[in-house]
Amino acid sequence: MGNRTTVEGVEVSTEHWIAGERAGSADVFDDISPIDGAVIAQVARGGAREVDRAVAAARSAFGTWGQTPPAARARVLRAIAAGIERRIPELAAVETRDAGALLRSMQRNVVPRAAHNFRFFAEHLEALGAPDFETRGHMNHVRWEPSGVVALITPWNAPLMLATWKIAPALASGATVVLKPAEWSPLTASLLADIAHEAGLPPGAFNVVQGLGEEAGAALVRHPDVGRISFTGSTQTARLIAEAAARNLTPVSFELGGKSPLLVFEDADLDRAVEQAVGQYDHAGQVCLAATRLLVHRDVYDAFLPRFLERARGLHQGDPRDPRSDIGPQITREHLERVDRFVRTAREQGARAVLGGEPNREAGGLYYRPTLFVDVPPGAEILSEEVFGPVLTLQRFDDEEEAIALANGTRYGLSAVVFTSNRARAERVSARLVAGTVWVNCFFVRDLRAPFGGARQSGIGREGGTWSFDFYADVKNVCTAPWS
Ligand SMILES: NC(=O)C1=CN([C@@H]2O[C@H](COP(=O)(O)OP(=O)(O)OC[C@H]3O[C@@H](n4cnc5c(N)ncnc54)[C@H](O)[C@@H]3O)[C@@H](O)[C@H]2O)C=CC1
Ligand SMILES: O=C(O)/C=C/C=C(\O)C(=O)O
Repeated sequence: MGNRTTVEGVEVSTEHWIAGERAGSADVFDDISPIDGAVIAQVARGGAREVDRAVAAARSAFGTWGQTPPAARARVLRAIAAGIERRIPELAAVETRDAGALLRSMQRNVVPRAAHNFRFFAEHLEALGAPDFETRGHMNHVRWEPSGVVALITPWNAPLMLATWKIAPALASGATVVLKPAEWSPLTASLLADIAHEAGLPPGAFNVVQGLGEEAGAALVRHPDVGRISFTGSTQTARLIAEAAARNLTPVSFELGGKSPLLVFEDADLDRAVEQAVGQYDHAGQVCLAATRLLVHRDVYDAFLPRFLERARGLHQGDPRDPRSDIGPQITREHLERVDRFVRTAREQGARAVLGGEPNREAGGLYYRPTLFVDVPPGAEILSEEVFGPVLTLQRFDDEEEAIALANGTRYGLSAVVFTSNRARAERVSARLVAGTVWVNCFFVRDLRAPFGGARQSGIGREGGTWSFDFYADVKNVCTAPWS
């Protein structure tokens, strides 16, 4: 396949992007499409050598990018947004082939959101500021100074969107970037490098080192010249990164896994609740925010379940490029087997699958049927461990206290969803839920000014709006005595 490959008619470099140039490695790894198991690319397999070069390039570029005035940085970010928008069809097609997300959702929502990430942080940069405040005649003025080189490590499930969610604020803050994309879906990062280059981002301000987590990823997070690490991925990997970061005291921002609850109270609009509950199967459950524990009040449980099943049985599973498909494949065979292990254990522990519960062989090799478990015994693994597949559980509750106790009963705290028509209850319950984000009578409504992240083992820190600048920049207070 050489150092370029053609995916869905789009030419993509399979090399790293370092100092504004393509660079190969002696080794490669296979990039396999979840749609049909085909090897679609052989991608450069970087390690410490490539990471050293990329970090050195980013350090050198920081000299100019960090000094570039905010308005000029914002101009480049907007040009990147425009470049992404011009290439929506190509980016969507490549990412669908690479990561298995629905093509229509990539075209309509996900790739446009990647562009929005750049445009939003350009705007936020220009508006960034805090009111000055006085201390005994002294004036305090807060500044966000460019901090240096940031390392970004991103997962496979929404590669372009989650990478740009970090790259945009990092660049906006004046930092320079080394990105290590996930090895299971590495291709759109390469296209993004082309777009950023065409948009006028100086060489070295954005670098991509391809490779495996335990090689390139590990080398990057232990690098002494990295000033920030932002990671989205599993809680397990976060522990390894935290250990490496501790050696250099590098600040980290972690967006991790979840096992979020969706609460349906007896006064909820059931149609709306059912629709959003079935929506948790989107992207075949490979969404960190997915509210995979459905908690339904006893009085509406018997009405909820048949409606849920009817809607869920109507979902069409198949090739994510087919406009009829609602649910695509799992990312890899290894991941599908992991999902299936969770399902088998749930059965062994006494849970009853009333939907799915097995791979969908008719759809293809890596497709897993949307699954719902009921009668799950307390303490069953399926109630506490993140599956990251299309597997939901349904539990009854009697009252608010029990709903909150069940909702908060995991080591995670990423998000929570509440359906009720009672505003006072919505406020009461939202206040007591342990979650970085609570959605009331809705799901996945995102405003990029909002803080985003998780409580407990779902993360460390928050990104979004000013929170992103607080992390990527060096925040400084200048306190000036009264001028005589
Ligand atoms: N909170 C959030 O916003 C999100 C969280 N996630 C979480 O991510 C997980 C799924 O993503 P995966 O890619 O499987 O996670 P993962 O933790 O296996 O991998 C994520 C990234 O870390 C890299 N990596 C692996 N080992 C590393 C090491 N020792 N040092 C440095 N980097 C290393 C991988 O190459 C990849 O780029 C799920 O748990 C999910 O909940 C996913 C999306 C969003
Ligand atoms: O909206 C965000 O910033 C993050 C969304 C996370 C996902 O889409 C995901 O984990 O799939």
